[in-house]
Amino acid sequence: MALSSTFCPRIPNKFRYTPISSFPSKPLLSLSFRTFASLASDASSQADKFSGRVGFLGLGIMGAPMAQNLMKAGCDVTVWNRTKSKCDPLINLGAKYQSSPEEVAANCDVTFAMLADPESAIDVACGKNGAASGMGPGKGYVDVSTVDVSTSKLINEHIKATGALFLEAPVSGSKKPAEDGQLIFLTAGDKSLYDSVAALLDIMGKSRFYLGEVGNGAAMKLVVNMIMGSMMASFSEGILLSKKVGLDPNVLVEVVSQGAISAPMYSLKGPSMVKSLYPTAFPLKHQQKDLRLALGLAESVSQSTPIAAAANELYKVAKSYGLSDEDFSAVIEALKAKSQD
Ligand SMILES: NC(=O)C1=CN([C@@H]2O[C@H](COP(=O)(O)OP(=O)(O)OC[C@H]3O[C@@H](n4cnc5c(N)ncnc54)[C@H](OP(=O)(O)O)[C@@H]3O)[C@@H](O)[C@H]2O)C=CC1
Ligand SMILES: O=CC(=O)O
Repeated sequence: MALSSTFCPRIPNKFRYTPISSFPSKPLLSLSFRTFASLASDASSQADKFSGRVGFLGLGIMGAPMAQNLMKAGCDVTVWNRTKSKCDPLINLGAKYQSSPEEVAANCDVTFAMLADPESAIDVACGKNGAASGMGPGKGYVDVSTVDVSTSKLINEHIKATGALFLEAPVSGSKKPAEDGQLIFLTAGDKSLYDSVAALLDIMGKSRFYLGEVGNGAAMKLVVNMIMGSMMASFSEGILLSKKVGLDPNVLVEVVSQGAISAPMYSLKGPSMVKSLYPTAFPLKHQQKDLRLALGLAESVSQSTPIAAAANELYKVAKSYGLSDEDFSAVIEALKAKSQD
């Protein structure tokens, strides 16, 4: 799979003035001009660049703040969620509501979907009263869920068969980056749709990559999350080992944060892991799903991934202990239980 990528770095909102495409011509002038501008007016100026109606399907941990950021930026947003009550906070903020993905798609120019897994992404896009039934020429569907390559291609086929355009755009970044509009979009599919929704991606994210043909965005996201899942499993082993040999795991977290293996994830999650607290930002069940899908991707090209395979087993054990809806850092609990065997 050849990845031809275009990386469009996001200029921090407070410095944003010109569109990304024309920014390089006079960066210093733009920078100084925008220094004192408010975040709110920056976001609105982004929304002005997309004047159509925006649909949003799936208002979980990620979807709700993403849709809310679009609304804050002045977009005309219509929402749907399987559990209707999750739409209420957004409706109270002024979002429109439709009672099926089909109706959202029929009433919007572009529809985003942020769903749990391949099954739900397919069902919402292609099932009965699914978004595809409401799509047609001139519309666009942007799936930001984390799914596998074949799921994304299947959804692409259904959407394209209606004459509409399709973009896969899974995100890297968790609950807080979603709330702060700091996500990283890994997009692939119709370039013209990518260009049309760029302003919307910039409201929700800090950077966006265009990776070419459908499947490349899904594959990139799975590789990234395969690394992340293995890192968290390894970090968990380190915390437990440090404790067992009489070290203070808080000091370990501090040492790690100052060296070459430092990672925001360790600094953010380490202190609560030491206290056995796992406030959910990225549900453990989704991390295990991503490892499972990444292993499938590796299998499809006969790539050996023994570290990820071992990590996946650990997340499966954690799920069997009822930790599916905890944060994925709760994988450490599976190791604690194992060391008591
Ligand atoms: N949380 C995170 O840090 C990140 C998550 N992701 C990915 O984003 C996606 C969403 O994650 P997140 O928001 O955390 O997950 P949540 O579990 O909070 O939300 C899942 C969403 O999918 C909906 N859903 C689940 N099953 C179905 C179904 N059968 N039919 C219709 N809708 C369904 C849920 O609806 P309902 O409310 O009715 O259950 C909910 O809206 C996942 O693919 C995840 O891997 C990507 C980056 C970061
Ligand atoms: O998919 C999870 C993330 O943090 O990115």
